[in-house]
Amino acid sequence: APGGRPAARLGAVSRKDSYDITLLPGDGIGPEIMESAKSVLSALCDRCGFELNLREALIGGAAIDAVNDPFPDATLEACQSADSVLLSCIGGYKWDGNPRELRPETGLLKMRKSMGLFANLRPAKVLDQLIDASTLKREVVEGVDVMVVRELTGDVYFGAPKGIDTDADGKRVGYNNMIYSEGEIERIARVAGDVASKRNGKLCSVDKANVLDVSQLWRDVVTDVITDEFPDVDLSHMYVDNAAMQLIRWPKQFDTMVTGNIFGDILSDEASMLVGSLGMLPSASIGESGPGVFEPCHGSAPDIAGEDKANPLALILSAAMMLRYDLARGEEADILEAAVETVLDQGLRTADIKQEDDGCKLVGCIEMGKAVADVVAATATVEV
Ligand SMILES: NC(=O)c1ccc[n+]([C@@H]2O[C@H](COP(=O)([O-])OP(=O)(O)OC[C@H]3O[C@@H](n4cnc5c(N)ncnc54)[C@H](O)[C@@H]3O)[C@@H](O)[C@H]2O)c1
Ligand SMILES: CC(C)[C@H](C(=O)O)[C@@H](O)C(=O)O
Ligand SMILES: [Mg+2]
Repeated sequence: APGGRPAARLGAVSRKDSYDITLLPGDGIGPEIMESAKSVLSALCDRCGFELNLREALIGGAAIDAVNDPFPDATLEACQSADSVLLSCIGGYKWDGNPRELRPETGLLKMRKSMGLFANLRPAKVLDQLIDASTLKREVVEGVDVMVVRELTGDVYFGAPKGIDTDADGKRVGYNNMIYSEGEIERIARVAGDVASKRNGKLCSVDKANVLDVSQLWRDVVTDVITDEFPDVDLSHMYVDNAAMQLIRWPKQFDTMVTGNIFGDILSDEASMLVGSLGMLPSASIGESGPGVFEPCHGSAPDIAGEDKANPLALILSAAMMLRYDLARGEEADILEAAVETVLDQGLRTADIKQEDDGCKLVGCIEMGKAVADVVAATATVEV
């Protein structure tokens, strides 16, 4: 577990008996995994004696279809007025040909930006039960526990100008702009320093400072913040191409990694294969104040949507991060994470983490969720 809430976060909710939670089921496998997460949360509330008032709002393709806007104002309002937000995933082939402002992904980026969610924590912790689900050798992945701190509201994702124009020869030119301001780098460096100091004190900052000016600024500012404010944190720097290789070669050299938006997007999907599946990787998107959004790292998996094949555990583990970071319910988060391990111990596997001849039982999304809920119902009162 990543320990307490990062210090950069000021506006977290204190422990209460009843919380307002906005659920964003989104697209593809989103609604299925949300049903599983809801059954688990309901079991947790019953056993631990607190209430979650759940309400659903539209985002992504579902919102485009309903109101022609991938992140409607009503959804922003439902998110900002809640104690916390749980999001499944967005996107799908159906909307891929839409103009940019009517793409599901635009809605997700608008949500992150308008809610000020500049820090995205993506833990990749290898569970013993799933070591053989990784495509890498057992000795490489056993015991891996990496936290990727990804900046989430800057970089080439948001830099202007951007677009597709035509040059003097009538040929098209596409461009985006990789921009980071000093202030943006300082605040993510602070979150990373704080996270690293609550883990084992090792922080690796990943950039491309050998080529990009924006990365040189990143390196300089991260160095200043960590040296001045986190003297006990052991900071190193690595170029992103090498980091991609080192993550596969010997991931145990890493503890906390901090990087920009696009490098973090790519490296966190890569880290999911250490754990065994993208379907296992949760995340927390948080800002200085206000509710966070807790979202798996994976997308809407259109290739398996609607078939009851999706792994709901990344969303369930995201709900555990929500309990820990936003709701001051660390014990309940522990119960949820322990229940996930218990169902894996029981030998239940969705298709993405099932190996041939592993002696485990192949289950669907609904059965996996129900199994976690049953474990929560059976164990929670004993542990609280
Ligand atoms: N945060 C998000 O909502 C988010 C993240 C990534 C991609 N997307 C969107 O999702 C759509 C599909 O993108 P993609 O295919 O590149 O990435 P993806 O993450 O949806 O899927 C990649 C692969 O992983 C598998 N997978 C992902 N989650 C799984 C789960 N929970 N259980 C089992 N298998 C799982 C998929 O079946 C697929 O084979 C696109 O529209 C993309 O923009 C959204
Ligand atoms: C869908 C896309 C905009 C998103 C991102 O790039 O941030 C996704 O890949 C993620 O990792 O959450
Ligand atoms: Mg991604």
